[in-house]
Amino acid sequence: MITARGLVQTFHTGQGRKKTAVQAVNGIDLDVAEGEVVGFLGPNGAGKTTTLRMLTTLLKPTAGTATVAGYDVATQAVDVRRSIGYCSQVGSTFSGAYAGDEVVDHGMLYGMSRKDAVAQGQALFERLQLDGLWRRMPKNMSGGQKRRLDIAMGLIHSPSLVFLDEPTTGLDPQARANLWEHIADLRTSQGATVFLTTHYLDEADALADRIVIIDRGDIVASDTADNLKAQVAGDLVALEVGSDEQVPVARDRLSAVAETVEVEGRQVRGRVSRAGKVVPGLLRDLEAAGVSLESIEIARPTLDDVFLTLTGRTLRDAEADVPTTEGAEL
Ligand SMILES: Nc1ncnc2c1ncn2[C@@H]1O[C@H](COP(=O)(O)OP(=O)(O)OP(=O)(O)O)[C@@H](O)[C@H]1O
Repeated sequence: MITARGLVQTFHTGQGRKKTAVQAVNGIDLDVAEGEVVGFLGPNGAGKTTTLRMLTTLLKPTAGTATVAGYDVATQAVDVRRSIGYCSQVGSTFSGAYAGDEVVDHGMLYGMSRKDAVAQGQALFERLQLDGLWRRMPKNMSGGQKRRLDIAMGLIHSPSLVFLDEPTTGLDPQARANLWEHIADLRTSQGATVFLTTHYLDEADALADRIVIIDRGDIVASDTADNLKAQVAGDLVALEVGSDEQVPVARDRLSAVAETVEVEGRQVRGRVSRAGKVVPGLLRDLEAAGVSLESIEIARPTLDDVFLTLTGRTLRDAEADVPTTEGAEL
C-alpha cells in the first residue's frame, strides 16, 4: 500500500548569509502492507508530519520516491489523492455550513453523487457517534466531535488507505479512548490500511500492529510493540531504602542481578531480566543484609524505554533538535 525509498525533505529558511537548511526527513524507506495499522511515532519535530505530507502529495519530496496505493506521489498525485483519506493535524477548516453539508460537499469533491454522499455521510455519522449533529455547525461542536467530523470527511469516499496526523491531540482521555475505538474499527469493519502519526506512546501501543519510530528525520526502529520492548534489556526494578547507609548495600545486592545500577538519593534502580523470578531472592538477600525497604516497584519496559535505548533520550523530553546547516551554500 505504501512504499517509500530514500525519501528526503530539506526545507530552506532565512535569506542571504542567514540561510539555513533543515533536513526534516533524511532519506527514509517505508513499507506498509494492505490492512496494516502502522503507528508512526516520534518526538516533536522528528519529521512525522513532513513525511505524511510527502506521502499524501501535499509536499514534493526533495529526493527519493514513493508509491501510495499503487501510484507515484510525484507523477500521479491526483490518483494518489483519490485513493486515500487524510485527516491533517490542524483539522479541516469548515466553511460555516452544517456539519452534514460539509461532509456531503467533501464527498461531491471526490466525484460522488449527492445521493451517495448523503447516504455514506449519514452512515459515517452513525458509526462515529455523531448522530443528531448533522444540522449542527462545526464551530458549535466539542473538540472530540470535531475530530470525528474530520475523520468522517476523510472517509466519505470510502478510501482503502487512511492517513491520520495526530488524531487525538488535544482531546480529553475519554474522547481519545472513544476515537481509538473508531480508528480500530476502520480496519476491522472496512479492512482499511491505516497510517497514523502520534507522539503518544499509549496510542501507538493500543492501535498499531507495527510501530515505526522516527527521530531527527531518520527511522530508528520498525517492529511490533512487543518485539520492540523485548529489545530493552529487562524489567526496571526500583528500590527505595530506609536510610542513606543502606544505599551502598542495596546497590551491591541489586548489581548481582542487574546489568547497570543507578542511584539517586535513596532510590536504587536497575534493569533485571525476568524480574518476577529474580525479585523474591533479591528481597531475601536485602533483608538478610539488614536493608529495610520503603518501597519497591517493578515496571515492564515501555515504548519510552525503547526510544531511550535506541536514541539515548526519552521520547517525552526529546526536543526538536533537527540538524541544521547555517549559512550553507543553498
Ligand atoms: N515549512 C517548513 N519550513 C522550515 N522548516 C520546517 C517546515 N515544516 C517543518 N519544518 C521543520 O522540519 C522538522 C520536522 O517537522 P515535522 O512537522 O515533520 O515534525 P513532526 O514530527 O510532525 O513534529 P510534531 O509532532 O511537533 O508535529 C522540524 O524541525 C520543523 O521545524
